[in-house]
Amino acid sequence: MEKSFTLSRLDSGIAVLTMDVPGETMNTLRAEFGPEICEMLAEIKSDASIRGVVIISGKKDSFVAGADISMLDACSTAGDARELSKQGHEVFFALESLTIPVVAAINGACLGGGLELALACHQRVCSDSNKTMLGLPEVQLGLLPGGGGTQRLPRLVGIAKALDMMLTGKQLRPKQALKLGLVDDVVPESILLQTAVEMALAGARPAKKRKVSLVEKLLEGTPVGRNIIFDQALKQVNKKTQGNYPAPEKIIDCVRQGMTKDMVKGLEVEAQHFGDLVVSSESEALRSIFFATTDMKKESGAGDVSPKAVNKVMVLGGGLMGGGIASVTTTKAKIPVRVKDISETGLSNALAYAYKLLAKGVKRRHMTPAVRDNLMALMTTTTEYKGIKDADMVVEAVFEDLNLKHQMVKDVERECGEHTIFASNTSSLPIKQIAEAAERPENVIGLHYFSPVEKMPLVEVIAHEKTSPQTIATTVAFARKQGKTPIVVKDGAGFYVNRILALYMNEAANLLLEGQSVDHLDKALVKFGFPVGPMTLLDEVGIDVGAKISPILEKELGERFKAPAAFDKLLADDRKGRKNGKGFYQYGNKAKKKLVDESVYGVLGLTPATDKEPRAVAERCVMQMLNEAVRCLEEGIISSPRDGDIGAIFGIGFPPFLGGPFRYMDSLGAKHLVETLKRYQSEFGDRFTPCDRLVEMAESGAKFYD
Ligand SMILES: C[C@@H](O)CC(=O)SCCNC(=O)CCNC(=O)[C@H](O)C(C)(C)COP(=O)(O)OP(=O)(O)OC[C@H]1O[C@@H](n2cnc3c(N)ncnc32)[C@H](O)[C@@H]1OP(=O)(O)O
Repeated sequence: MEKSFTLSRLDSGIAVLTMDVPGETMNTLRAEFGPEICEMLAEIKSDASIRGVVIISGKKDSFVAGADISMLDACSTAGDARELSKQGHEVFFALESLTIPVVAAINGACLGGGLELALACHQRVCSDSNKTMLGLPEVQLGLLPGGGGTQRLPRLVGIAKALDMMLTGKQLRPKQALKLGLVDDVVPESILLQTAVEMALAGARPAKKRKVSLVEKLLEGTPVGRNIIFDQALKQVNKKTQGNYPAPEKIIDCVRQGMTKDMVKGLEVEAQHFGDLVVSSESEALRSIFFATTDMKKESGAGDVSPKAVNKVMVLGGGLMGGGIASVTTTKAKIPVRVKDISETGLSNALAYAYKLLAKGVKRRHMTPAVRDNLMALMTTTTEYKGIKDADMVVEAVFEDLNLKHQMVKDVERECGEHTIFASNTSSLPIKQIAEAAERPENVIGLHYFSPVEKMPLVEVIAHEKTSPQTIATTVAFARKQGKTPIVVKDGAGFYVNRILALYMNEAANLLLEGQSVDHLDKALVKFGFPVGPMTLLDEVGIDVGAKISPILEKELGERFKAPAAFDKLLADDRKGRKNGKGFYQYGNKAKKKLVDESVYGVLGLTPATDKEPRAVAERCVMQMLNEAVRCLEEGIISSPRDGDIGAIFGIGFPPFLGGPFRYMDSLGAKHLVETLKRYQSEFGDRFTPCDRLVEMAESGAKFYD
């Protein structure tokens, strides 16, 4: 087997241990490396001429990306995973116990087990590259740092800061890592190895005394204080996870046990919890999302067709969506954008949107003011069709008015090049209808973003029958440059995400009209695992937007999409939601707690009844979403269960710990789903009729994933 580690001796007496896993773009840690590393350590210990060790990666722009997640997938029992953790503990302890200085030279991704490897070294120096990130993201995979991170990190940077890193999985940039005391120095990549060698030669200095505030001394220096930190952390975690994610609590327990008793106990608890988490359904679901998104990055969206370059973009409409689209195009894709709006107000909104995003980056020291100004300079504005002859792509983000979009198609074909792609951000209109106005329909495509654009990772790329493969591939590549996760969906009203969301929201409205209170509905779906409840979501998106989309979906997709009468009454009372400060909730009051606007019940002629069991409330809404998701697969709106899962998770926050609607349905089983839908059908009507595909699967026992 080709070696993953090489040891080279410098004249200075420093040994450089280079990790470079053959055939991989990233170094990851595997159990099979254990004997190789121990062999290297034995060689180092037996060679008296070696005065120190530097550990460095042979990969460009990455140190070690953590344990090999595929290796974790291969664990069939908690015991298997526990043994992996214990092996890691032994190897890292042997490294840490070397009597000569060991320095980690970090450039690029240093994550998970990779950072745990670096923490077992006596000192750490990293490059100032923007590729260098340090973190323990295991919690995002439903895991915890199983290579000693729960014990070494708090002892290095303090309990509170270590918990913050491990409970959020945040990745630190070099300067942040230096300030935290995670690394001892930050240098240009060109002198990284040289600096690490000098550090090793200088001998392992005692870790720099971190600046410890009085509050930290009081809190972390006493058992009572430490318990306050742990109890507070537990409270915050439970509020955020609603008990749906086991890893955070276990992370807190590892740190508590290790800092209360000793590191040996802490490592024992870490291995135990790590093993249990690796085989948990939540972690299996979260790991599947990682692999799904990694696989998707390799897909062009149009087979072997290569994308064309997009060097200049025009955005039509400087409103909320247009401003967001223009902003991510300049700040993320770093592509020049020309924003056109009929009013200067719209143009200033787009500029302000971009500036606000960039100002945040400067405030967080992610960029310098000069970088901010250079990126701002990429955005220009106009109220005319000027300076866009060379635009490679035009993204329209105007009102959902077909005639207006037709006019824009004609304008763009007149004013731009024959190659220019016309991408519509429509949220519901079939792209085929928009393309009816085009002389070059092959250049027309849907590119549906979700609000807020800079935060929501998903975009739907919607191809109509005449859209060319090159247009698809170019649009997918453009979205990826904006930092988005694109799924290619088939043309049809509501596409995928809004289509499954609409029925979910309608069922919540039905429950409201049956007398369930607004906040009870929201709490039930948040408890189920959604980031916000349906009533809050409607207020945020806009009740008027929902009311506009519903009739389009009903006309195109059928009776089951008929929205309950609630919307009309709310709009008659000028309730649009947050946008006009009047919706299901109160706005503008200074109260910290979000309060229901009780007057909404009067508008709907309702008196809230006794609230149903939250799980039953959630099930009715979710069943609607699941059934429609299967219909979308059946009709080819989505090309795979994987895309359906990623679309629902990244587009509407479907609970990630369930793996997405299709993995969740596999866990429930088609038979159970059909029985439940039929029960609801008999009680609430034909909108719950199980789709044909589910009925077939119930009979055959088939699953969406083999
Ligand atoms: C011991 C315990 O503490 C347990 C752990 O360490 S759990 C693992 C913790 N680490 C992570 O969660 C990091 C996961 N990886 C990433 O976040 C990203 O890959 C990256 C930020 C490191 C790099 O991102 P990017 O530049 O976009 O590259 P890709 O994501 O496309 O990845 C390139 C290839 O590397 C493979 N890969 C990356 N990390 C891992 C990993 N931890 N395990 C297995 N494979 C990994 C990825 O699948 C890509 O492989 P391909 O063959 O090139 O498709």
